[in-house]
Amino acid sequence: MAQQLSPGTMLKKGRPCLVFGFTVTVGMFTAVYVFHSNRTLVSVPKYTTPNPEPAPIQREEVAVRIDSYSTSLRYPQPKSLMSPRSDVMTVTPWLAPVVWDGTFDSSIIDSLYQPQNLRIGTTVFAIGKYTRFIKGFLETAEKHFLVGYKVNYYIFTDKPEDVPSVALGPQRNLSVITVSKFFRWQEISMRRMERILNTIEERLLKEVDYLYCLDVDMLFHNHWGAEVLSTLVAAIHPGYYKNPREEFPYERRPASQAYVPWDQGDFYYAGAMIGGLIENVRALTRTCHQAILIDKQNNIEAAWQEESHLNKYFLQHKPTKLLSPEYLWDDTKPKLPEIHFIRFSTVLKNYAEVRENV
Ligand SMILES: CC(=O)N[C@H]1[C@@H](OP(=O)(O)OP(=O)(O)OC[C@H]2O[C@@H](n3ccc(=O)[nH]c3=O)[C@H](O)[C@@H]2O)O[C@H](CO)[C@H](O)[C@@H]1O
Ligand SMILES: [Mn+2]
Repeated sequence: MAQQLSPGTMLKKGRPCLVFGFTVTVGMFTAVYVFHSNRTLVSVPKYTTPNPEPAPIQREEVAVRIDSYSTSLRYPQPKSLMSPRSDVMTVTPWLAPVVWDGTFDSSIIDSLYQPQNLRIGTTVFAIGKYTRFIKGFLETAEKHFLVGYKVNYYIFTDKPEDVPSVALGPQRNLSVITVSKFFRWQEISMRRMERILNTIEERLLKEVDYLYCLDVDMLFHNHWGAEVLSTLVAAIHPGYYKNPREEFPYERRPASQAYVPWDQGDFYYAGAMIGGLIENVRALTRTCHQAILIDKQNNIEAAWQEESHLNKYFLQHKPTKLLSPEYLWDDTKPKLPEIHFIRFSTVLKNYAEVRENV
């Protein structure tokens, strides 16, 4: 006859079995976990034992930063309840800053960026008669453009012998890249996307951290510094910053890859400035160049050439920083009260005289 056991006795007698079962189950789960996570049992202590000592190189870096930023730099306290500018937009709805005078402190910006020893590339095209603009561009850039930083200028030209020699500051270099001339100015301007892309892939990925692609028919007049650095940077066009989006000169024909419907658009961005981390400028130039090629196959040229494609790109890939029109002004416009400084501005030019075609 089977012995009747009280529940308490059952528990006592069954305890070794339970412990054994529990151990086996935990063991199985551990084995499955180790198998799936590709971790070996030997390496487990590595993850469980805290490591209180960071590697020496990290400690050294942190120490340098604390010494050079926290203890030596004095600047006014940022005020949580006060906006630095009340007359202009200083942040977009996707939380990208818009850089205006008064929104940044250069001493803080430089204390953050200068120790990083960044390499900044600048592409400038001077084809045909536009070589005349190189001298003024470079001479004024040496006074105002990322002064104190490592800058490489890349001058694309069909006339390398016409590139003037301009004295460059320390840590600043210039490379001349010889390219052929296209017949139409539209093609010269538009094909910059392709040439920048090719040059990024051939050499710039290795040579620079950030890239800024600028028009050459321009002069710097005031500080254009490290406050422009960010992942993907666009400049608001000086001609359209007060206009409603329906008045932006976007490409409006659906047949073009640059098409933007009337009820879309954030800002109208200028074609004369594209910037950001080299990988991001690479992605931008690749997409815009591919769109330009598709348009060519379909026999359509966007209203403002690569500037139209750029605007489509920035609509779909929002820039992480916007430069206000201070950073890209137009000499034909009077200086307006919201513009405290004109930092970089177009040179008045006789279109009929400098361009290959009208
Ligand atoms: C301030 C601004 O946003 N300007 C844009 C605007 O007109 P722009 O009148 O500023 O165009 P532009 O004549 O300056 O041409 C753009 C650039 O292409 C180069 N170039 C052009 C012609 C030539 O014969 N040789 C030569 O080297 C040069 O670097 C020049 O700066 O629209 C163009 C496209 O239609 C470009 O998007 C420009 O960036
Ligand atoms: Mn221009």
